Amino acid sequence: MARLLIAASGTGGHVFPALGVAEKLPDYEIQWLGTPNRLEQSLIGDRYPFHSISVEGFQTRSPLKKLQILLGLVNSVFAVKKIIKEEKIEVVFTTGGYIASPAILAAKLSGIPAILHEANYIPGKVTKLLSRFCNTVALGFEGTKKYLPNIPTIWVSTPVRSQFYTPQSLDLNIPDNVPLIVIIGGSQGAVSVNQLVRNCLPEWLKMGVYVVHLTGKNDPDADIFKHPQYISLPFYDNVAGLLQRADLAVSRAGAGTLTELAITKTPAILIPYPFAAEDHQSFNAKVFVEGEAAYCYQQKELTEQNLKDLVLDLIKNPEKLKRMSQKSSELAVIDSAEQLSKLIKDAV
Ligand SMILES: CC(=O)N[C@H]1[C@@H](OP(=O)(O)OP(=O)(O)OC[C@H]2O[C@@H](n3ccc(=O)[nH]c3=O)[C@H](O)[C@@H]2O)O[C@H](CO)[C@@H](O)[C@@H]1O
Repeated sequence: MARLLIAASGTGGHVFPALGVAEKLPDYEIQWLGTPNRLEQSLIGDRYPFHSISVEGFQTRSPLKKLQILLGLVNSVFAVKKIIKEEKIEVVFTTGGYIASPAILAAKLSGIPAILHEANYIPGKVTKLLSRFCNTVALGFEGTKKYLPNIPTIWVSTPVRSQFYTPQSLDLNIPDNVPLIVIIGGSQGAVSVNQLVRNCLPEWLKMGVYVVHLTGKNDPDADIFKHPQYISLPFYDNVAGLLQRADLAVSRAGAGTLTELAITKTPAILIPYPFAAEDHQSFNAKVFVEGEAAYCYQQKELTEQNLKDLVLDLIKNPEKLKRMSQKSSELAVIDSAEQLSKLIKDAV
């Protein structure tokens, strides 16, 4: 059995695509590299042996702090190199972010292949800097290639968990024949979107729609609004079932969620996270707007009235939603996880 180290950490957008790939490699002995107290620890649970290292980004102005972070990175590289040696790892797969730096550098120093998946349209800093040390960089968006000249890239879209491919039942007590709107702010929720949505709810609910609102765990007002047609959850494991049932999503534009919207053919109103690095969520969203699968509004320009009206207009026009749904499905790549698992196998 070949031995694979997966380095994926921090947010659902990094961990879930890696899980989607892991599910396609039942004949591999997989170990996970993550950081302490982040999402991956609870998500991975005891599914895979878990190695934890500390990593930090370089976004500080203090030269002393930068030096400390650099020393920390050097330590992490050697810690991962030790794991690779002791566990006889043959290939490293990473979905980018801070954890990818020590993973890619340690793979290079150990003489084993590294495969990197970059989910966002604008590649992150680590991808730009360290792609040259990877055997292949797999891309979530076709247009990203132009940002990585001279790097062997292949467009595979972004993998999703296997439950997105089979019908999932919902345990949320929503009648069959009512329109359902899902609000999803990425894996951590989006407090400003939550606030905007709560102000729109009374009018939407009056129309008979149901709303499932995934608020994230950090919204102090998450429990304020109560209504029999409104379900608010800090985090929900069955996003697959929810999007399969939804008529419309109001969402941030993280690459993972966008891919899931396409796979489940869900029309969407996108509100990119304004502080994402290099505004990458707006670029992700643009692909869905140009594909006529979604509307996109910048948070600063979207008023309560606009959002209220747009949702009501779409809910009253099932034909419009149906067309967006069709267009959304045209953006889906259904064998992304298989393609990535094959790249990993070929590298070994
Ligand atoms: C603020 C920020 O920089 N976020 C980035 C982060 O986002 P983040 O992790 O928020 O983003 P994504 O939208 O890519 O993925 C969220 C994932 O969490 C899952 N989910 C969400 C809520 C819930 O209750 N249950 C659940 O399972 C979704 O189904 C999805 O699989 O990584 C993405 C992929 O690199 C980037 O595109 C995003 O820009």
